[in-house]
Amino acid sequence: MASTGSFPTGVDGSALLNIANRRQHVIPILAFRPRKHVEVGGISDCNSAGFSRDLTLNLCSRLSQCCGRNGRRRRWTTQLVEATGEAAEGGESGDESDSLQATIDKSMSQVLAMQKDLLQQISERKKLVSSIKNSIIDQEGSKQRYLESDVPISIVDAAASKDAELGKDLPGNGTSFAARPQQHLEATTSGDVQSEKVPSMPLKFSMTPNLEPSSSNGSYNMESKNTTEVRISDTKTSMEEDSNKKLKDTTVKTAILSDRPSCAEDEKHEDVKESSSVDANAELDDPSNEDVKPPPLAGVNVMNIILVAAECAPWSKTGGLGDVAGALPKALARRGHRVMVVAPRYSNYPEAQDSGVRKRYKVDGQDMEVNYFQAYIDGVDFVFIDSPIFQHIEKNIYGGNRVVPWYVPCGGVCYGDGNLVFIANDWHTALLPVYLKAYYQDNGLMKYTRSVLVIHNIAHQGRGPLDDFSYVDLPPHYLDLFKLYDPVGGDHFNIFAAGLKTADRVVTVSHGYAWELKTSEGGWGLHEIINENDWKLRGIVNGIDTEDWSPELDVHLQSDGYVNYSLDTLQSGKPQCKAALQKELGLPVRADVPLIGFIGRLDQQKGVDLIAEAVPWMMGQDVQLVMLGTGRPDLEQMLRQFEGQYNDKVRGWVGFSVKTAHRITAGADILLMPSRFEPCGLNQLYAMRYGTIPVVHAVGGLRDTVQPFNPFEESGLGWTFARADGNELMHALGNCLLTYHQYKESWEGLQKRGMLQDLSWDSAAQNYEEVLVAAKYQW
Ligand SMILES: Nc1ncnc2c1ncn2[C@@H]1O[C@H](COP(=O)(O)OP(=O)(O)O[C@H]2O[C@H](CO)[C@@H](O)[C@H](O)[C@H]2O)[C@@H](O)[C@H]1O
Repeated sequence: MASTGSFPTGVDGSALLNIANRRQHVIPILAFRPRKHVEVGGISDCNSAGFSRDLTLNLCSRLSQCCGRNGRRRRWTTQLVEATGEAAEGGESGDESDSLQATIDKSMSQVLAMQKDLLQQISERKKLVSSIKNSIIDQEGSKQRYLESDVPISIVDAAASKDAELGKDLPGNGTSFAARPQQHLEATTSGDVQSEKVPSMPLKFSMTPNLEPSSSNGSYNMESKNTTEVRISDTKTSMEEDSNKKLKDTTVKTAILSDRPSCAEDEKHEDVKESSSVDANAELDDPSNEDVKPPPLAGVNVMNIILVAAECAPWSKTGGLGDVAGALPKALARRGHRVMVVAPRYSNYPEAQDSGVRKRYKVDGQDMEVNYFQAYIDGVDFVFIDSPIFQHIEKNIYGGNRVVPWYVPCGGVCYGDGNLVFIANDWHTALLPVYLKAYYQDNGLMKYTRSVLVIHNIAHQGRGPLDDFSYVDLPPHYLDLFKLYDPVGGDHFNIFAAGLKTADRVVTVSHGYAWELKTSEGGWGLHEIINENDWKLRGIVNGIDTEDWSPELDVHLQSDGYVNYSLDTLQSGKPQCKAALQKELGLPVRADVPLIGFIGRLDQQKGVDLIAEAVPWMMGQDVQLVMLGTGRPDLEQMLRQFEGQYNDKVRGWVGFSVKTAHRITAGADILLMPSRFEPCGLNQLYAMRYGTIPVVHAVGGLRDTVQPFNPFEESGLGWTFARADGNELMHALGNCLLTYHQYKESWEGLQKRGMLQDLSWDSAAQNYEEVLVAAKYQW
């Protein structure tokens, strides 16, 4: 029933065709491992936190419409001041002065009258808000019943599809957030787009009534294509959530599809806001204005963002990608964006509730049931795809030989498609931009949806023989996107290549790495493609989750002798953590011995072999060395061997332990990161936040983030070395140890500078936002 034209068929044609027929409801995102295929799927309409016009913006808009006024008033006030000045210069006596005074008086009374008028309008507005609240309170019982009941809110329905269709032809109109009345959903669930009755999902919606000013009388309408009753109920949910989330949370709310002002209107509101200082003051002066929230930080750029990743901390994490997928979305939500994360459900996550949605897809010729779990945390909808194939592999996410469907039925409504950007991460989800194009945009669907592909590590590309093209089920002419010549393997199939070519924008995780990617050494065979697409590439240094990685709050430092500490308590807290670490690891508990840490994957990238080269020299020093890692068996064995050989000085912890990683970061004095390449690196950022001094190979993001110590100027954050070479590592570490032993003040300065940095995601999120906006307006 492909009403959108012909969709490609292929090996898994039935599954993909099925998806395609759902039009904008599902984006299949295929993620491959080498010779193992993971299909990552599109996107759910989930719920909760959308954004909407915020009250302040509405208010500004209203004021502007009532008087036309902010600009005009500003000019007028200026004239007034000029007139007063003239009066002062011209002397005080005579008719001229009297008439001037009369003009001033008249003007002032006009200003006061206007101000009064404005205050009255504000008060009307507040009355309206309070009446909404009352009606919400009245519905407390029924809402509670609703939340407790199984009353379904379908994720996918035909009405939604139609709404989305309506909205999607307006670029950037941002109107695709639909708060669909529950009754309406039930009535239309079995519409023409969705052939099957879609299982239901009791979802909490967070919505705000659209309080747009009516054009003439200054009152506010609850006008809607949907029913007012439902919207009020939805509003209540929003307010409940808002109050629960308090200040920490984002102010995002869902707007109503048909009501949300267009981008142009947004801009107008923003302009008004800028120029409405008088109005703003009037609001501030009014003590009962606490209901009025500030506008979202993203202002007119507020978007719907769906980030898709193969791992997402804290639920799944094998490395930095998990950290980024867990933290960046929250930072984007704090800016007012409506954000969803889609990741596999590798095990049972207590926070995530079963949505009740059951879908069946054909995977590699077999029927497979897929469920969806959902959690709404810190302003972000986390959607976990549950399939038997994902279960029990959390310790080996990237291993195995498999073909996995990763689809999410997408309502296509709450997240819409007119103001929607996907953020795909690494090659695992690099098929998203390709499918967005092939299945949707080539068929006139989701024309205004954009995709951004983030490169966390170009070394892994989803390579395979050309025959693998049959698995992705795309039209034959798409083969060229995937085909890459390799001097070693010849022509081969490369998923990252196709994603890079197709994505609207490409981000990588530091400026240094953005540069390195364009070199033949750093691009791992993709440098030419990256150079050709340089215009859409941008480096943005990762931030860190400053709650998770905070020495003051760290939950892993609250037992076993560890303590939380801050810059103020660094000199007592950190030594205590060091002693606790030494004790926990069975090392001599000594305050004066420098404790050197390493945390990371045991592979070629992380330069573990360089540490191995330096170990004999290190063991000649008075140091302790703690290494935590997992990866290549030979390197794991090496860790064990060092521990056995230098038992009074070395601990080699083979395994993946987040708690131990936190404790090493807190207890160590020095963190080694001799990575051969490092797109960004997070451990050095964590280390600096904990007053632990990094010694790093100056490459990629390490060079960007660790400015070398300059003893003459007492500046810098750590030690760097220029070449991935054991001797260079020893030289840098030697200088570091010298400073540790002999220049305590310099050491403390290094610690302090590191801890005082703003390493949060907030500024990085702002940079991402620029990229998303650039993608949105790109044609
Ligand atoms: N054995 C273990 N036990 C517990 N925790 C462990 C661990 N081994 C590693 N970790 C943790 O995993 C994360 C590793 O992140 P990195 O950014 O250093 O590297 P990774 O190469 O995985 O990420 C890639 O993506 C990220 C994100 O963009 C880039 O910063 C990076 O340069 C790029 O290679 C850190 O949170 C670290 O603490």
